[in-house]
Amino acid sequence: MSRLRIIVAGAGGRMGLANIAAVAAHDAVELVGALDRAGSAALGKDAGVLAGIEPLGILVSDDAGALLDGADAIIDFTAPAASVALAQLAAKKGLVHIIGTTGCSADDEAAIAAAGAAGARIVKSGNFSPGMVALTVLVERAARALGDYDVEVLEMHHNQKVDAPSGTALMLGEAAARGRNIDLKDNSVRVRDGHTGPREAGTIGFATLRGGNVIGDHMVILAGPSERIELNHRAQDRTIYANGAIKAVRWAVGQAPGLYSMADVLGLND
Ligand SMILES: NC(=O)C1=CN([C@@H]2O[C@H](COP(=O)(O)OP(=O)(O)OC[C@H]3O[C@@H](n4cnc5c(N)ncnc54)[C@H](OP(=O)(O)O)[C@@H]3O)[C@@H](O)[C@H]2O)C=CC1
Ligand SMILES: O=C(O)C1=N[C@H](C(=O)O)C[C@H](O)C1
Repeated sequence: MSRLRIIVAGAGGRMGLANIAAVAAHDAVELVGALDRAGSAALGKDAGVLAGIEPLGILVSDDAGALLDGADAIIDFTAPAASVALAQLAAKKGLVHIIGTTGCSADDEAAIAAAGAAGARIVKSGNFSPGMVALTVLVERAARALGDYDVEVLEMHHNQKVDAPSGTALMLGEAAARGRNIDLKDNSVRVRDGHTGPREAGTIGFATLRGGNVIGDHMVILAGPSERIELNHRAQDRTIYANGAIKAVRWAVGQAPGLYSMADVLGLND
C-alpha cells in the first residue's frame, strides 16, 4: 500500500519539529510538504535539517494551496486563525486535517465543525497522547463515583505557552463535567484572586502554572472530607503527541467527512 502523504503545518514550531521527525521515522506515512506562516524564519529551510534529522529535500513554504494538492493529510499544531484557514482548505480538497491547536474560540470551533460538514476529515484534540485520552475516561468515572467531591484541574507548561487553561485541562474539565451531568461552561472557575469566599459546591476549578521548559503536566484532584485523589499525567517528550497525530491520520483516511475526537480514533466511543 502506498504511504499516506502528509503536510506538516507550523513546521518551525516546537510541535512542527516533532511532527516532521515523527513522520520521517514512520513507515506508513511520508512527508511531502512543510508549511509555516508568511514571514516565518523557517521559510526556505530544509524541514529535516530544522527538525535535527537528515535533510529531507522538503523546503518550508507558506503556499498552503499549492502544497495541499499533492497531499492526503495535514498535521496542524499552529494557532487558531491558521487552523481555521487550513480546515477550510481541507474541506475544499477533501483532506484529512489533524488539529492539535488549542486556545480556539467558540467561533473558531464552529468554523472547524463547518469545515468537517463541508468535506474535511478532521480529528481535533487538545491532547494527542493516548495516555491522556485514557485519563479522561478515568476522570469521568471518578467524578461520577465521587459526586460530592471537589474537582480541581491543575496544569503546568513551558514559559512560551500562550493560552490558558491548556486545551488538555479543558478536556479533563469536560470529562469531569460529563461524569456529573453538568455543563462545564456554567460550572467552571477559571481563576481565583482576592476575597473569593468559600468554594462553591459542584464547581470545577482550574489552576495554571507556567515556567521553564515543562512539556505538559496535568493533575485532576478530587478532594473529599478526609481524603484526596490525584490523577496525574506528565508528558516527557513531544513525540507522544506527534505519534498520536499520525495514528489519527491513519484512522481518519477511512472515515466519512466530519469532525472527530481522539476518543473516536482510539475506539472509546464505540
Ligand atoms: N493537542 C496536542 O496534543 C498538543 C497541542 N499543542 C498546541 O499546538 C499549538 C502549537 O504549539 P507549539 O508548537 O508549542 O507552538 P509554537 O509557537 O512553537 O509553534 C507554532 C507554529 O505555528 C506557526 N504559526 C503561528 N501562527 C500561524 C499562522 N497564522 N499561520 C501559519 N502558521 C502559524 C508558528 O510560526 P512562527 O513561529 O513563525 O510564528 C510556529 O511555527 C499550540 O496551540 C499548543 O497548545 C502543543 C502540543 C501538543
Ligand atoms: O502548548 C503546549 O505545549 C501543549 N499544549 C496542549 C494543551 O494546551 O493542552 C497539549 C500539551 O499539554 C502541550
